[in-house]
Amino acid sequence: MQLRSRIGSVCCCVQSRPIGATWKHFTTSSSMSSAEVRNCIDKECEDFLPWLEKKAGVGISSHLTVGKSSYGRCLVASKSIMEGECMLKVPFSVQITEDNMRPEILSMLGDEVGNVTRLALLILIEQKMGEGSEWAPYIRHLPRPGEMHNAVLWSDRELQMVRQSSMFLETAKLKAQLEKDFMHIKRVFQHLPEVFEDVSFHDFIHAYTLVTSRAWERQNCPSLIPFADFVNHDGSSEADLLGDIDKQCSEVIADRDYIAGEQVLIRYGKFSNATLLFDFGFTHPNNVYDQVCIELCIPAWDPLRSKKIELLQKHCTPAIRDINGFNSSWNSFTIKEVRLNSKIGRGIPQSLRAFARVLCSSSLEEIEDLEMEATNNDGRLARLPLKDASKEFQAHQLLIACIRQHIEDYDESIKCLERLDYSASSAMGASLDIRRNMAKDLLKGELRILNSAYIWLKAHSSKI
Ligand SMILES: C[S@@+](CC[C@H](N)C(=O)[O-])C[C@H]1O[C@@H](n2cnc3c(N)ncnc32)[C@H](O)[C@@H]1O
Repeated sequence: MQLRSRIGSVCCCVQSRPIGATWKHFTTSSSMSSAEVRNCIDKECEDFLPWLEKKAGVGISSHLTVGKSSYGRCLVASKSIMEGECMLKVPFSVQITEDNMRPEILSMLGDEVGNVTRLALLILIEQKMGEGSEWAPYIRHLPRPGEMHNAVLWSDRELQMVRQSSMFLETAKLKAQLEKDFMHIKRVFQHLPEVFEDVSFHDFIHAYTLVTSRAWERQNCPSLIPFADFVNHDGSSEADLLGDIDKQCSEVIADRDYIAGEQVLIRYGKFSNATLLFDFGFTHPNNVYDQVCIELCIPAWDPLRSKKIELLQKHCTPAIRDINGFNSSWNSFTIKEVRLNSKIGRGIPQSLRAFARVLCSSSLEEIEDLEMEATNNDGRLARLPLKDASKEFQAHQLLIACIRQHIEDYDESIKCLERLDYSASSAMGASLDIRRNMAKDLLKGELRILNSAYIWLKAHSSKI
């Protein structure tokens, strides 16, 4: 996942976000209840906080302890906590960034790989050092590959389950990027066996996903925050990790009262299931932040194709990176849930409607009219309804047909997932079962958004 904004350099106390994306809201129907984790202390981690506090030379938390939950390790209230209390405070000095890497190694790496990859490499180096690493207790308690489900760890066959979603392509792109990064690192360190010898591509991807799923961004760099990174996500929580530049620490303030034994959760970000799966390796049914990305194309046989592309590229919003970190380009559009009573079709991007109008133009004159209208307005296409109502209707019909096709494809994929036959009793089967459920959450969420857009467009076009 990509780095998102976190700790600003000017503010003294600002919201931090995990690097993966920003872990935020969703309805948590599959969340376990607080009672399930009560008293479930992780004995293996008993020495973790004392080790970190000794290393930091200050207290980090007198309120929390490491527990076990169905989300993996977690933080549990070790005594009653009142809303507004500071639950943990981790000094920057015991946070792990690429600056912890030996300078000669860092300089050998150069700028060819991004900062997530650099931090992943640091994890691998520390792992190789075993008990000799100053971070050994931290490294030892990181989740193992079999416990992680980020999309990039899925096999090609598993990824086929989500081929309808734009996440499929995003994952393929990331895999290709990581292959390049891996080759670069191997080449650079071929004469330094203590750094990279025996590291497989799979080990490297595992380290990469550890960073995306548990690092926060600090001054544009990913930073692993021991102890704080045991906290799990709950979309309905108001708590977040805050970075305090003045006090040189990251802290979490309780957003409500907790009783001893309750799991403490924070909100990672307002992320769709695609982002949660991509960056963190989990999803939730009925995620209120779901969205869907669709792509439109101008057919090769269209005699006005080059004119249309020129017009769209000139007047459409440039490619952006949305809050979920995915890029959108001139012919791909992110749709959010559309409410039927919304008059202005919020959720259906204006650029998508503009694209449909351009696509429906059948003469050079029409294209010139669209261009003139954009120039006379704010430069963007299709700000006003087309004067020719039949053309406006046609553009809506085009979108309706396109979305209907997507709905049918998603329906079919979901049915296939439900029919999928495998043995959930084997280790492979258990993992596939988890991933299949994630694929279902993802596709069902995106289908819900497509249906909402379809209903809105149908209702709207009947009024044209
Ligand atoms: C920052 S770590 C939290 C600690 C982690 N549970 C561990 O065992 O170290 C983030 C990871 O925890 C898990 N996680 C956090 N919140 C979750 C949730 N609401 N549902 C499922 N898994 C969750 C996911 O595996 C995610 O990648």
